[in-house]
Amino acid sequence: MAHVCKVFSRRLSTSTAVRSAIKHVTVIGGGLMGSGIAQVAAATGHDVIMVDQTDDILAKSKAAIQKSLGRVAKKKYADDGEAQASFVGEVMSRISTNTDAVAACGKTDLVVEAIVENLDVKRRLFTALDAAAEEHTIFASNTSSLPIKDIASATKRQDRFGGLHFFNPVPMMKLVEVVKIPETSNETFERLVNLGKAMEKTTVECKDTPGFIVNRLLVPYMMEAVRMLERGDASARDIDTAMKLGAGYPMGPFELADYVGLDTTKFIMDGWSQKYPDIEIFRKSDLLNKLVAEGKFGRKTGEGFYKYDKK
Ligand SMILES: CC(=O)CC(=O)SCCNC(=O)CCNC(=O)[C@H](O)C(C)(C)COP(=O)(O)OP(=O)(O)OC[C@H]1O[C@@H](n2cnc3c(N)ncnc32)[C@H](O)[C@@H]1OP(=O)(O)O
Ligand SMILES: NC(=O)C1=CN([C@@H]2O[C@H](COP(=O)(O)OP(=O)(O)OC[C@H]3O[C@@H](n4cnc5c(N)ncnc54)[C@H](O)[C@@H]3O)[C@@H](O)[C@H]2O)C=CC1
Repeated sequence: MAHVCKVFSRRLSTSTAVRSAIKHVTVIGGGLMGSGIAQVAAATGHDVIMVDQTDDILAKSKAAIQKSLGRVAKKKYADDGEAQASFVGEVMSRISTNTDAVAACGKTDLVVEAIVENLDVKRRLFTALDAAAEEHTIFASNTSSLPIKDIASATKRQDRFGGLHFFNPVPMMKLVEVVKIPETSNETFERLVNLGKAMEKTTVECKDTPGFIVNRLLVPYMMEAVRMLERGDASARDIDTAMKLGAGYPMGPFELADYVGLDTTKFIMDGWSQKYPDIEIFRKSDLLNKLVAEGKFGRKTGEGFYKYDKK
């Protein structure tokens, strides 16, 4: 009887958990990606807390979300200014902000981390959150390039840990890579996939390999373009034009690198070149390093490979 009860209760708890969808999402990091993830989660009916280091940063994140929502609303409710304003207001009302990550994850179904691409910083954050979050809370990282396993091992909930890798700009890009480590339970994986779908994205299943699917192909391609420029084979403009008109990419590799952020691209390359010194396409680039050292991070700082109007 005890055995039957145990099996029954295990089944019940599993099916209850699977049925209970993720309703409340805490997004840590309100930068390019975190603000996009918070926006789309709220626009698809989730209650969201967005966390960053200061109120100033959070105010900027909210302004970015409001602006992006305005663009979405214009398409959704063309010629109906009132409906546009009410859509933006309603979505914004589902997003609250906090500078205390630990306090913000006390009562949430999912934590999505989108902070700086640095393993030690991410691990420190998750160790602190692990002690504060409820048992059922799932943790996910939006890392571009770090092994999910190396982040998850900072917690005692590796069965409730996975990768949830969104693409920039989150409101426009339709893909989410859902990354499984061997410890990720099927239930957790299913809930992450269901969240991706609830956020109106297409999901693909990825193993915990460097760059998962997209970045394993895309980042070496961008870096090959940088090397082509370093060799003096072609100008950045011509390489961008060639890849847009000759290969159908919406942005050329330099426009894209500036869009992603040269700091983030450098973090990715530093990690890979250190970990896989024998893989030629993971080699670092002097030009990329120089731009980052000069504070030229791309669009977000007003200059990268190109110059941008600061808004
Ligand atoms: C590093 C990683 O880990 C992973 C990554 O993310 S890698 C990067 C992946 N991202 C990409 O490859 C992006 C490639 N670029 C693109 O797809 C497109 O250039 C783009 C969608 C970003 C912009 O499109 P565009 O045609 O060049 O510019 P633009 O005309 O301004 O925008 C097109 C539409 O997108 C909308 N849009 C663009 N950015 C938006 C945003 N942040 N929020 C809301 N809407 C947005 C615009 O409102 C516009 O809508 P309409 O067509 O209805 O007018
Ligand atoms: N930029 C891109 O195109 C993509 C980036 N990613 C990944 O998403 C993550 C975030 O990248 P971006 O949004 O581009 O970076 P970003 O630099 O725009 O934003 C990072 C934000 O995290 C905040 N932050 C840093 N440490 C924090 C902490 N301990 N607690 C709370 N907030 C903290 C920063 O203040 C900043 O606002 C990285 O892991 C990156 O690799 C994933 C997909 C695409």
